[in-house]
Amino acid sequence: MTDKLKDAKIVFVVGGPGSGKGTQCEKIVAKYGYTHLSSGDLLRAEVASGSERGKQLQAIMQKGELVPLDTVLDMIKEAMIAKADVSKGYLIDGYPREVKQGEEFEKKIGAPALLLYVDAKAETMVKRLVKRGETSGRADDNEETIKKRLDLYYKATEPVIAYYEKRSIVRKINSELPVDEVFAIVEKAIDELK
Ligand SMILES: Nc1ncnc2c1ncn2[C@@H]1O[C@H](COP(=O)(O)OP(=O)(O)O)[C@@H](O)[C@H]1O
Ligand SMILES: Nc1ncnc2c1ncn2[C@H]1C[C@H](O)[C@@H](COP(=O)(O)OP(=O)(O)O)O1
Ligand SMILES: [Mg+2]
Repeated sequence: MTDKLKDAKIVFVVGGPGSGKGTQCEKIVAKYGYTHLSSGDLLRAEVASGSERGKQLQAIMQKGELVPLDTVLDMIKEAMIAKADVSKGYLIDGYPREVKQGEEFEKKIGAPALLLYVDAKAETMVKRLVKRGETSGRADDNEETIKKRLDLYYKATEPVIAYYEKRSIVRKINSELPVDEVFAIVEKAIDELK
């Protein structure tokens, strides 16, 4: 474990593609001043840099698949350390995508205090992503890739929730509601942490 992060307050934000993780994280940042680290955003920044590694990542993400665990974990850890002196807490958005990612995170960084499970129906997620795709410019917001991302979510990521439920740190958030009503539920979960 990294010494600098040993007392860090860590919140995992887990949910399907388009469930509303990023939307809620933005609101948490505004109210609580947490550091928001989206694994997808970190990866897209690497792609945008035009590096050789970025090119390889882009090919994987375009197919809706998961990039290698070490790549994403190293990026998250680096970004966490960069904020360690000022951070009030960390929102780890889009990670863990599979149980193994959670285990490795805990070995290399630390344990989460809370897992926000942002829950929406598949039908809702598809609708939101198709809409987001009109403006996002994201290579993976198209119907074919959306379907693959959803399948992978149910297969690989849902087991993550069951894994942490055993530790009683999961709070399920109904993300079918309007954004502010969703946030009211999120606030309660965060307030309990203090
Ligand atoms: N509670 C909500 N009600 C309606 N639309 C929402 C809600 N939450 C998010 N959205 C919309 O759904 C899309 C996906 O949200 P986003 O936060 O990017 O999801 P994720 O980060 O989980 O992929 C966005 O266009 C967002 O505006
Ligand atoms: N923890 C992780 N492990 C492996 N690949 C990841 C990852 N987080 C993101 N990716 C890759 C694969 C995803 O299809 C792509 C986009 O991720 P994202 O921005 O978190 O999507 P979304 O918020 O819509 O679920 O980036
Ligand atoms: Mg997101």
